[in-house]
Amino acid sequence: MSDVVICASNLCVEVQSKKILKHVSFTVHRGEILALLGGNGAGKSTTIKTFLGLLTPTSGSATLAGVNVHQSPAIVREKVAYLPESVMLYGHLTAVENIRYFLSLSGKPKTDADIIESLKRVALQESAWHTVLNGYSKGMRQKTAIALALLREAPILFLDEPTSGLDPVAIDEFNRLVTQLAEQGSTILMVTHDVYGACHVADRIGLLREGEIVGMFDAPDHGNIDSETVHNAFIEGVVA
Ligand SMILES: Nc1ncnc2c1ncn2[C@@H]1O[C@H](COP(=O)(O)OP(=O)(O)OP(=O)(O)O)[C@@H](O)[C@H]1O
Repeated sequence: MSDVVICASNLCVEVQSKKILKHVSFTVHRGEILALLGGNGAGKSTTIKTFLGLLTPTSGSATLAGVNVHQSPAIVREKVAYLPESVMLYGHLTAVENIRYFLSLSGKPKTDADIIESLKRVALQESAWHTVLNGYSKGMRQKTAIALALLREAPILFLDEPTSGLDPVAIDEFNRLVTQLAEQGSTILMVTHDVYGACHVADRIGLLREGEIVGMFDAPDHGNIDSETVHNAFIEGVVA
């Protein structure tokens, strides 16, 4: 299909002779949010690392917009914004300074007015724009990282456990923002072990267990997947 943006095709990954991903296949279409849900050690981070080109598959392929990331690694820098579980920004710089610095590194400088516009869009409170990040909460750091991702205009977002450690208000704000980004055409792959968060925000959920996709769930009205069904499958090993 022409609007497939992220595609894992029979992806197998081994680390130190251990099979971590076993024939993982999924697609994410433009404007869609796919959550890969799995317990500790299921292979969630390995999937993201493979798509970032940090791990090489033993077989199968990982493609972004039809381009194999291991054959043409530049595609990752061009198209992807990645939010790791712990956002890596400089604590001694302000939000504006951090963003200005990282945009200059990526060769896509923006004006301070653009940066402020983006911080407004992610609803980072004005009092924090020129405050060093050392005093920030996790939610505030995350908003700064998302503002940076927006300014990089990356059409693909990878989110690793994006809501872990956030309070319910911050989770709600985060989910709303991610939904908005998808509605505007971003394609989003998130990995998480939060059943209810995934059901709330994702269009589809892939259940990952011991390196295999063992279930795929979706909802006709998007972002409203039946959490009890997914919870039962997660806990009891019931495959949809
Ligand atoms: N560098 C490595 N060397 C050996 N085994 C590894 C390595 N990296 C990951 N693994 C193993 O691969 C499996 C999947 O790890 P991965 O980090 O992808 O899981 P995860 O689903 O992200 O888990 P978590 O929720 O705990 O972060 C685990 O069993 C882990 O022990």
